[in-house]
Amino acid sequence: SPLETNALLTNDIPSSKSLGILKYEFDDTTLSDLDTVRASVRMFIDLKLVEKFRINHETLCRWVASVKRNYRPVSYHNWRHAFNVCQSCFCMVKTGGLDTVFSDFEKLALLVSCLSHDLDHRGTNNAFQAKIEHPLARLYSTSTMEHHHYNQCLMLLQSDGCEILSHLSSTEYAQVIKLIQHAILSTDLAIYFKKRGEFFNILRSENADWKGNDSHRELLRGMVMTGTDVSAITKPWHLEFQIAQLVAEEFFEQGDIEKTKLHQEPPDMMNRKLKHKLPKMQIGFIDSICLPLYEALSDVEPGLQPLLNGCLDNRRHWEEESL
Ligand SMILES: CCCCn1ccc(=O)c2c(N)nc(-c3ccccc3)cc21
Repeated sequence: SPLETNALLTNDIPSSKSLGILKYEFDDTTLSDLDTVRASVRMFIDLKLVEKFRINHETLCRWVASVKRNYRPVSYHNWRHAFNVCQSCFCMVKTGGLDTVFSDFEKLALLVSCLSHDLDHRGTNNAFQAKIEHPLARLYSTSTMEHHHYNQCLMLLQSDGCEILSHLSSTEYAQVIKLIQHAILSTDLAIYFKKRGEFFNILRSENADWKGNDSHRELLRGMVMTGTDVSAITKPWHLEFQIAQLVAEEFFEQGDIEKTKLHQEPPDMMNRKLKHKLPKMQIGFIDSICLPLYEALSDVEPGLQPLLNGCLDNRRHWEEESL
């Protein structure tokens, strides 16, 4: 909105230090909505992306504000989730040490992808789109929502006054867009499960070549996207516990629709009647999805270890909750 963009432009963008965005334990609830937009702009500045790709400041502010406006007010998959995912990526790069691994193009693609990766999410998953025969499921039969999020991302990058990539050559633009498509599609957990075996094998075989091998780098970017997407599981316990309630609420709302409208029994994690099983379900999610990933990412870059430690800490807390 012009008002929001204007407010952004008149005041300076606070430093990363003052915003607290260089910390793994960052808590977005300390920031107002306007400050989350300022913090997003700050991340592009501090990764030197504004400088390297000559991104117009006003255009960047307007693009971030329009991305924020294209998230729906659902319980979990809202703007705050996208912002937190972007801050996690920024932290993994700046604090975790990945800034010596990724190129400027990759950092640009990763930040744009993190902020855009769940655009226009309705609070329901891919299986649900298929169940209700949503037009999106006909349009994209696999990774249904992720294709839609990518499409929305492209649309915003090309919207008037939001063309942050306008100073890239057409070849560079095509290159970054390809990286963005791969990064956003990688946030489908089905893709993570399909690809993670290869990633773990490269690490075990000890011939990982993150700097020279393009397919290794692509795998790593995809794994980093999943690592940022579920990074709420690594946050200090009281923050993670709060977020788990938001995730559960969104899942249970889908389950309510499946029960009342589709007359189907929802999966356990979406069944409000099984709310007491949340601790066990969280432990299952941590063991099956999160721990293997954060262990592998810690192998790639020791600076990412705090994510693994945070996740292990929360597993212990969920164990206590389940007693
Ligand atoms: C009701 C939760 C059951 C556990 N669960 C089952 C399957 C899932 O896919 C997911 C998911 N994608 N995210 C979370 C989650 C992420 C951050 C913080 C707290 C939780 C949980 C989860």
